[in-house]
Amino acid sequence: MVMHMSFSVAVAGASGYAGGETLRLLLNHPEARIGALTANASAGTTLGEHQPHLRRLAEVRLLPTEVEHLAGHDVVVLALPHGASGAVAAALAATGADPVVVDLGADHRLVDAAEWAAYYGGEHAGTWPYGLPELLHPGERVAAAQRAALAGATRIAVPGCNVTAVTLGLQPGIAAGVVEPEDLVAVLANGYSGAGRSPKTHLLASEALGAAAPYAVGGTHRHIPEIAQNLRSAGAARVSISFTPTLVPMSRGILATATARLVPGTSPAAVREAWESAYADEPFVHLLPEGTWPSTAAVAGASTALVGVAVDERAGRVVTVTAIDNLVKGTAGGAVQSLNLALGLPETLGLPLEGVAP
Ligand SMILES: NC(=O)C1=CN([C@@H]2O[C@H](COP(=O)(O)OP(=O)(O)OC[C@H]3O[C@@H](n4cnc5c(N)ncnc54)[C@H](OP(=O)(O)O)[C@@H]3O)[C@@H](O)[C@H]2O)C=CC1
Ligand SMILES: CC(=O)N[C@@H](CCC(=O)OP(=O)(O)O)C(=O)O
Repeated sequence: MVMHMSFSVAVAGASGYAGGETLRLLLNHPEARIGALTANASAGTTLGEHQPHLRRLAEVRLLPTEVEHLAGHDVVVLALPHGASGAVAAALAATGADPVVVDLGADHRLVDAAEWAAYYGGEHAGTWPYGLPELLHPGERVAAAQRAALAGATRIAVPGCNVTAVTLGLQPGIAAGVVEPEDLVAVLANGYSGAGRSPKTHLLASEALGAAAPYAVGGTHRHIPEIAQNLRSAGAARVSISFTPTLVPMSRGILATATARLVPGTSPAAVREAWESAYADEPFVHLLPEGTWPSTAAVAGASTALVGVAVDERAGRVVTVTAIDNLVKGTAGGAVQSLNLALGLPETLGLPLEGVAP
């Protein structure tokens, strides 16, 4: 546990999208001192070759992702592919070094090892405090317990970006008991950067530009158990959700449209009140005025989530639309927000509330 305000931080996976965005935020964090930066095949090259927008770190040489380079910092951020961070965290712990470890990957998010095996395969690395401060717990209408769980934490599992968007959209209605937690439907528009920067054939510019195409259709996406886990935390006994992401030609952003059956007899005013009370005091999550809807353009570069909600009375469903920047509130911003809580710093320190436009 870091007892002083200023902290040194190493970033593993610094050449990737999530690592790069974390560094952009840490460069503007008044208490962060950036230390070792590591990568895999890119080790030996400079950060500037991968992240030309991070001018102050352009000459820093990337080290291999080995514990000897990560130990000795107050904080270690792991921005590595699934399955890699569990092993690095375990090796780091085995050295006796005890930094605050923030995992941007999935390895430590799920509580149920059987769900890890079913959706990711291989051995489950364990469960860490979950880095979504706004997550509601049973009986809560305003998030407090998750912040308490993160205060002083030395391990943080940062949520998946799609999970953040869908959870923030739906959880107020579940916590307030105004929507049914079964028969949920979520359809998302996702920017390319969510897939990381390693080459992928479905992201060839010649084929992806100008196209919208679904992926992980039919209940196969690995974020489904994580969404269900969060909505159970918000008070649902049993969750069922149909989840379909769609790749659209934008580099950043998620627009998540999530709908739920209205509990019969619930008034539109009671629905509105559930979302209003959940997010009235949240610094990063904003409920939009009735009849207005978010756009990914309004959150690009910001650590904010914009949420719209309406009742479709003919369909008997509540419709929510949530916009986030997958790399900011969906990853690096959520990580720094949770890290601030863990270190006892103001939750919003160093985080962008305003984005870039157009
Ligand atoms: N992109 C996003 O919007 C989000 C990403 N995340 C998570 O963040 C993590 C990183 O994703 P992202 O940045 O998109 O991916 P990228 O492919 O852009 O970056 C991956 C990084 O990990 C390094 N790396 C690859 N393989 C290994 C390995 N075996 N051991 C050590 N380092 C390795 C790469 O280094 P090198 O350059 O040397 O190959 C690179 O620095 C993932 O777990 C992802 O799920 C979470 C939420 C959203
Ligand atoms: C466009 C795209 O492929 N997006 C990714 C985002 C995943 C992500 O970043 O979250 P994890 O940390 O769980 O991998 C996807 O939907 O799988």
